[in-house]
Amino acid sequence: MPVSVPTVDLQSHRTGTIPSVYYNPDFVTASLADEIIKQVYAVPEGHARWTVLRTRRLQCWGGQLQADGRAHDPSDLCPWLQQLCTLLVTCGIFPAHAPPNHVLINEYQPGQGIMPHTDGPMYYPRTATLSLMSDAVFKLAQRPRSPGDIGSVDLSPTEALLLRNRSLVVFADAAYTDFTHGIDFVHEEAVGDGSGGTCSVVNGPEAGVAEEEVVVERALRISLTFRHVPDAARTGQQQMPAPHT
Ligand SMILES: O=C(O)CCC(=O)C(=O)O
Ligand SMILES: [Fe+2]
Repeated sequence: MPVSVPTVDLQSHRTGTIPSVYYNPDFVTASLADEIIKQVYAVPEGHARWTVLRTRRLQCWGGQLQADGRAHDPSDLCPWLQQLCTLLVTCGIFPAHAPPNHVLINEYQPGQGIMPHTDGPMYYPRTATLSLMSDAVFKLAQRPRSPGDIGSVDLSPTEALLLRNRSLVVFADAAYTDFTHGIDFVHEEAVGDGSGGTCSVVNGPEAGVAEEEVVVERALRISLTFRHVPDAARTGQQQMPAPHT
């Protein structure tokens, strides 16, 4: 798969007020997107690489992270995904000392989503997610630090971003550790100025949302989530985060 993208000046893609959240529209060309989609669906339905959950299905590449903190096959990345991981370093999204080496490919039917969660301490605190085939609203909320926070801290979504087809969202550092992220389980969502039940997004101009309200209809969506598992996690020195649905 011939892959290349220009160097990305991540700072120029900062969005919203939460530090270390970046949105890059049109990160991949339509033809590279088509190629990636073809590769994802080259894994047939029913193949062991697909894990079917109640709320979505997913492919895990780079080793199934075990409850005791080990990834049993850290070199388990197919060549085309390895190429994309390398590209995320060469274009400046990941540092060379922490290259992506673990990829989750999620597939959502319209109406499906992912509950608010953090990606957990197993990974270097940086996640890059490529959205394909459908737009979706991605919501970040303050993470409860202790059970006592529940009820006393405002955990309602702090910021929302519209993730367009072919865009890349990156969140790192405090945005990774101190905020949850999730996608609502809906068939459509109204993006606007926050009034009349619309959801206001922080990346409206970059995502091509003008002043007027836009109704985002969910189609079948896949996302590729790239992360780095440090060596310590592979040797079992850290705990697996609670699984999320
Ligand atoms: O599909 C997405 O954009 C989010 C996926 C995600 O948060 C995850 O796999 O941890
Ligand atoms: Fe996540």
